[in-house]
Amino acid sequence: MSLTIRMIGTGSAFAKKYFNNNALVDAAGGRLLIDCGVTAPHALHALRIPLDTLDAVLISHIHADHIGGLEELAFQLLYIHKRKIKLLIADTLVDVLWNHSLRGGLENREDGLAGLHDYFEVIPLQEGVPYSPFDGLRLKLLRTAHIPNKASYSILLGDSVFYSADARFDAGLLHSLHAQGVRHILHDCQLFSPGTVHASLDELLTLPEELQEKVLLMHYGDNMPEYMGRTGRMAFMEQGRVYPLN
Ligand SMILES: Nc1ccn([C@@H]2O[C@@H]3COP(=O)(O)O[C@H]3[C@H]2O)c(=O)n1
Ligand SMILES: [Zn+2]
Ligand SMILES: [Zn+2]
Repeated sequence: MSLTIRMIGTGSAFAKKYFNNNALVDAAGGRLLIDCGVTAPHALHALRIPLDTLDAVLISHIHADHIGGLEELAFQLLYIHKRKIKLLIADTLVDVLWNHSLRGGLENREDGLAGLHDYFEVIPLQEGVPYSPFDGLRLKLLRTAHIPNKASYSILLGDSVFYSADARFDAGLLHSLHAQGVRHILHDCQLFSPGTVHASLDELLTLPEELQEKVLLMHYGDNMPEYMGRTGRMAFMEQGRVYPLN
């Protein structure tokens, strides 16, 4: 069954040349948006992808480059497209997404709009428990380290694709994914060191070559072109390009 991923943006949180690092996953039975940052509505528009072609949106963690476009998505789905899509989100993040991020804009009790469920079909996910949002796609969340004491999740797509979202370098995890037969590792990459809250390019370059060959780099800064040819066996993902994941 065919599975593809297309980054609607490959930029870091502060990038201006690239949109936020958000991805479209297309499977036989539907289309998933992984993260919906501030720039996501603009990025989808630039690719001529209407919001109503989405079947589900998944949130990795609560940072604006990953959730900042959700208010527009919610309003457009409710008032323009008149349909709900699935919101896949770790059970630990449901309350914080509403009460600490979206409620100020989306709550309208006079119109009966009191929670995320009034805009989305909310699917709380437990870490490590597989879920299939539609035919041809099975995924699970893996809690990974990003900001100290802040819940943040990487994603396993099927058995063969690891998508870090925002995660610090974890050599042990990457070696174990490699040993398990994961074929593609899509990793955030901070071009300068120290990485602090992201994997840095220097850290990723310490991986053995056979592992680097599986790694595609994303979530990079505007000066990415200066680093072309300096990423070992790893390649930068290109914004807008469709990558087969089989
Ligand atoms: N301790 C921290 C926390 C945050 N940051 C920066 O803020 C950005 C928020 O979005 P991000 O994509 O997680 O990247 C974070 C860092 O650039 C950082 O550099 N150090
Ligand atoms: Zn980010
Ligand atoms: Zn982040």
